[in-house]
Amino acid sequence: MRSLEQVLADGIRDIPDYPQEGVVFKDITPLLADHTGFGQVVEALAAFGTDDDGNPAVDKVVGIEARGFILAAPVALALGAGFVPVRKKGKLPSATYEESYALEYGEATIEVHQDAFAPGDRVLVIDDVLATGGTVEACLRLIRRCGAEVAGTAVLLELSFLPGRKRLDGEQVGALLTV
Ligand SMILES: O=P(O)(O)OC[C@H]1O[C@H](OP(=O)(O)OP(=O)(O)O)[C@H](O)[C@@H]1O
Ligand SMILES: Nc1ncnc2[nH]cnc12
Repeated sequence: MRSLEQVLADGIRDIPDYPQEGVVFKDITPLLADHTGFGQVVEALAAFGTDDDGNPAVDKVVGIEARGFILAAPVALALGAGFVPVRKKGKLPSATYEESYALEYGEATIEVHQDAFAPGDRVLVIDDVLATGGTVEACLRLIRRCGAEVAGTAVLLELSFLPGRKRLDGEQVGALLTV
């Protein structure tokens, strides 16, 4: 079996000047197409939702639209936890809370259903990339507005030349790879 480091090196490619000039886009689609590699990544992300004995320790896993969904849903199944989608504005049908933020390449508003969590639910947040940290920061605000507890956040890839980790100072944030 390849190491996780090798799987990540094989599966994430740089696309220069996408979606706009000056941005180097980290494309994870080769990794998703690699069945064994995808499985190793899901297992490694799920480890952020376990206790010291390796037992599942979260009630819900949140995935952030869209790429976060791809990773968070199998992580939720692996942990025996429920999956909660945090979606871009206008996509969820029932009553929502919303938060807005700036991205490396634009602005966005995300929403969650107000009744997505039971009071005190412990929640693991999963996304593919941590860049400026705006998306995760807004997502944590949403979870707390719902009365749930953030157990931690885990991403596939952290971009250390952007201030995401600094912005999320005081939060538990794990990354499988930092570049
Ligand atoms: O740390 P930040 O600067 O907030 O950036 C990270 C976010 O940017 C990307 O999402 P994007 O909004 O491009 O959506 P997508 O998953 O639908 O492509 C990525 O999937 C993260 O969610
Ligand atoms: N450079 C980047 N590549 C992929 N996803 C991103 N989200 C924010 N910045 C990104």
